[in-house]
Order: sequence, then C-alpha cells, then structure tokens
Amino acid sequence: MTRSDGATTPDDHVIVLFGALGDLSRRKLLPGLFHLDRAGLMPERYRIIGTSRKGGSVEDFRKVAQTAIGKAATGEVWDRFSSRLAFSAFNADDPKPLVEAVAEAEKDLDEPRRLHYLSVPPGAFGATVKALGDAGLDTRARVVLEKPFGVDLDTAVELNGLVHSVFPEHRVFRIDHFLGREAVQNLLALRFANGMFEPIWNRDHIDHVQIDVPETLSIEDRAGFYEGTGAYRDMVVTHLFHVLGFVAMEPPTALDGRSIIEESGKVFRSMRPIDPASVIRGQYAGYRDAEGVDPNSQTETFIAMRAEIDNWRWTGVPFFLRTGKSMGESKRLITIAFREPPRKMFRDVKAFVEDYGPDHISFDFGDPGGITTSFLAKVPGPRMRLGQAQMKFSYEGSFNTAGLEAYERLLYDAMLGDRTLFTDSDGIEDLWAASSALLEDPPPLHRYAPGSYGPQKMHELIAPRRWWLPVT
Ligand SMILES: NC(=O)C1=CN([C@@H]2O[C@H](COP(=O)(O)OP(=O)(O)OC[C@H]3O[C@@H](n4cnc5c(N)ncnc54)[C@H](OP(=O)(O)O)[C@@H]3O)[C@@H](O)[C@H]2O)C=CC1
Ligand SMILES: O=C1O[C@H](COP(=O)(O)O)[C@@H](O)[C@H](O)[C@H]1O
Repeated sequence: MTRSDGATTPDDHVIVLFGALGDLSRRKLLPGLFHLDRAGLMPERYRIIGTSRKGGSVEDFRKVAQTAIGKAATGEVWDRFSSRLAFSAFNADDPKPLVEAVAEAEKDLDEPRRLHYLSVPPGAFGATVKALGDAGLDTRARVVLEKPFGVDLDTAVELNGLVHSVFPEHRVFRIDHFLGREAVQNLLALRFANGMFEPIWNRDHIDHVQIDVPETLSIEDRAGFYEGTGAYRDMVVTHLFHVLGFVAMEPPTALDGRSIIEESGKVFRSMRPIDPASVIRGQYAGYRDAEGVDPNSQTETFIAMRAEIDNWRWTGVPFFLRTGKSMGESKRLITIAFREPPRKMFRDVKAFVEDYGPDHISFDFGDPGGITTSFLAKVPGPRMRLGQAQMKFSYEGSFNTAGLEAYERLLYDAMLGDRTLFTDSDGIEDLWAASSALLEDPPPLHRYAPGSYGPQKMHELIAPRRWWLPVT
C-alpha cells in the first residue's frame, strides 16, 4: 500500500530479533522499530519476537525495550508497540521454542513475511542461518546480517556459501548502517540529479578524495570484539569502502537495488589491491592496558590509507581513508578536492592552495550532516586579495523535516525488500580480495596519543597534500 506522501506500507511481518538483549538491539534496533511505528511506517499487522540463548519472559523484554526507547515509550503508541512484542529462547541446536513462538505470532496474521535480524556476533551468523533453514523458518523470509561479514576472503566466501544454501541472494540483506545515512544517500542526489557536479566528477578535475571518520570513542567495553577485528575490518571494509562506492560509482541506470549494487560493485572490482606500503596502522597509548586486550596486542585502533580505483574516471586520483578510536574529535567527512587551476592572472595576489588548500566540497555525513563548498573569493576592498569563502547546505536550513535514522531507514527498506542500500556477496568478496595483501602482511604499528589525530606518520602518507581535519 502506498501512502499519500509516497511512502509504502510494508506487508504484514513477523520480525525475529536475534540477540535482542544485546548492545545494538538496545541502542538502535528496538528504538528504531518503535520510531518507525510512531511514524506510521511499520506494517499494519506485525509482531517482534526477541530471542536470547538464555530464554526469558516477554514482560522482561518489554522492560528492556521501554528502557532502550526512553522517554518516548509512554501512552498509546507505546501500548500498541509493546503489545506486538514477544520473546523466545533460541539456540542454534534447538530452534523448537522459536518455531513455536513464530507459529503463535503468525496465528492472527495471514502468512506474513518473516524478517530475521541477526544482531549477534559474526561468529554466530553461520549456525543461526543454518538453523533457520533446518527449522523451516526460511520460508517467506528475508535475513538481515550484521557486520563484519567474514574476516577475509576465505571466510566471506565460506559464509556466503552457507547463507546461499538457505537464502537466495535477493533475500539476504547485509547491513552497512553508513549507507542508511541521509547524507550518504544525498551523494547520489547531488551527483546525479544536478547538472553542475557530474561533469567535473572525474580525474580531469579532482585532485584527491578523503573519507575521514575519526572517533573520540575508545573501544569502551568491546575488547572481546575489537581485539580480533581492528580498525580495518571494523570500519574500512565495512563502512568506508561502501561510502567510497557511492562517491566513485558511475551513474546507475535506476535508483534500485540492482542498478546501485551493480555500479558500486564495478568500483570495488576496479580497486587496486591495497598496498601495505600505502597504509599507516596506529594504536592509541593505553589500549594494551584495557581488560581483555593482549599486552602485546598488534591490533590497530587507527588506520590511514591510500586506495586507488583503476578505471577511466578515477585512475591517478588517490582516495585517502582514515579512521580510528580515541581521536581528537568525532566526525564523518568526505572531501572532494579539486585540481588547482592556472592562476597566472592572480600571481601578485597572496592566498592560494598553500594557505587554504584547493577548492573543495565537503560532505559531513554525521547527524544531521550537511555539505560545504569551499573556494577562493575576492576579499572586499580596493585591491584584489583572495580569501577562503564557503557556501553551506544544511538539512534543517533547506528542508523542514528530519529524515529517518540510519538503522530505521535500513529496517524499513529490508521490510520492503529493497536492497538498494545493502551490500551483496560479490561486492564484499571483491573488497576482501583487494585486502588480501594487507591482511597477510600488515605494516608495523605506530603509537598515538589519545585525543590526537593519529600517529605523525599519517602526514607522510598524504604529503604534499594534507588532512582536512582538524580544521585549523
Ligand atoms: N554494538 C554496535 O554498536 C554495533 C554492532 N554491530 C554488529 O551487530 C551485532 C551485534 O552487536 P552487539 O549487540 O554489540 O553484540 P553483543 O555482544 O551485545 O551481542 C548481542 C547478543 O548476541 C548474543 N550472543 C553472544 N554470543 C553469541 C553466540 N556465540 N552465539 C549466539 N548468540 C550470541 C547475546 O545474547 P544472549 O546471550 O541473550 O543470547 C548478546 O546479547 C554484531 O555482529 C556486531 O558486529 C554493528 C555495528 C555497531
Ligand atoms: O560499525 C561500527 O560503527 C561505529 C560507528 O558508527 P556511528 O554510527 O557511531 O558513526 C563504530 O564506533 C564501531 O566501532 C563499529 O563497529
């Protein structure tokens, strides 16, 4: 059914939330489902079954959900939402309780769709998917898989094989919540809905691209997960490369899953194998003292690297990627820096690239995000002097409406069966393939101070250019 504002109401659903008591479920999924309900974007009839290996009562699950949602969980909307919640034990070697809970939830619904959201550690994906198949819970079903999807090419291929033995690819939704962000999707609008950007979006005009995601957050209490993962697997393969796919893709033939995935897939296939010599790995001082971390840990909490896309649009244009924990600020920034034009006529005028950097467009893809174009302009006065000027777009300034939070958007799309903002098996395998040399032979670690922007070495990687953050 399509609403008057163009939004489609998903078919009736039973949503099974595996790992429903875990961190992601509490912080994002339960609040996200509630907000979708409040926004009228949930199916007319639906149930949410939370699962835990330990089992538990629906009353306790409702309390978990209410606390997770916070102040908004009151009144009629909460009563309606909480009445849709159910709870079941689930263990991969004993799916029977869940089969019964699903049958109970489906009693009043007419063969609803099933959405299985695996918010469990990646090591549990395979056994859970297999159990779904064995228990017959794969019928009428789609599956959402959290990240990271494998830890290298071999494990990704193996996991894809296992997943495909139960679910065909079009019913698999590998989530990358960065793609659910308004500002990342806006890249497509900006590039392809306007006449002014796309003609210059290539190696003839662009000097380099930066995708920079520093985080002030440390690993907090996630040592168990992070020690075996590190910044490259946690953030680069999973998020930053997918954002790069949106920056670099050719115009898709349509705004649908098939076309977008096809184009980002071509970008991943054109990526040169990551050269370990073009990677700076860092670890913040104090990381090894955290509980659960090996005192000699070689896990990187920071990475800065150069990626290259070997195709007609991008060859010769470096893509500099950087992300890390315990850094000086939290920011999510894409910067497209343009080549320096001939400026002979301005030769007596001070203030050029050395002072401000080249003209560039920055996409802040945080919340709420925005776009800033920075360029040189004449400083008012009797003489020609150049200074840096900016034009800014903000969502609140232009549109009087807030978008959906990334997980909300992706949950909604998964219910509609729209894979546009999800990643596919080939793409993920190509990215792991391009990562093989780096994973086999990672460069040495450099120490950096918490609160800084990473080890000094990162400046050598990008020289003679510079990192745009911190803004000085
Ligand atoms: N937390 C975050 O911010 C983000 C998380 N993710 C991904 O989302 C998924 C869930 O993350 P998060 O909630 O932090 O993880 P948690 O460590 O909180 O685990 C979630 C739940 O999974 C269940 N679980 C733990 N180990 C196993 C196991 N071996 N087999 C089956 N179930 C298990 C536990 O539930 P119980 O004991 O009740 O069975 C646990 O509460 C992961 O894949 C993670 O990589 C992605 C992006 C961000
Ligand atoms: O997937 C992950 O993402 C978060 C960053 O996401 P954001 O929405 O807070 O920008 C990161 O902190 C975490 O380590 C990683 O697992």
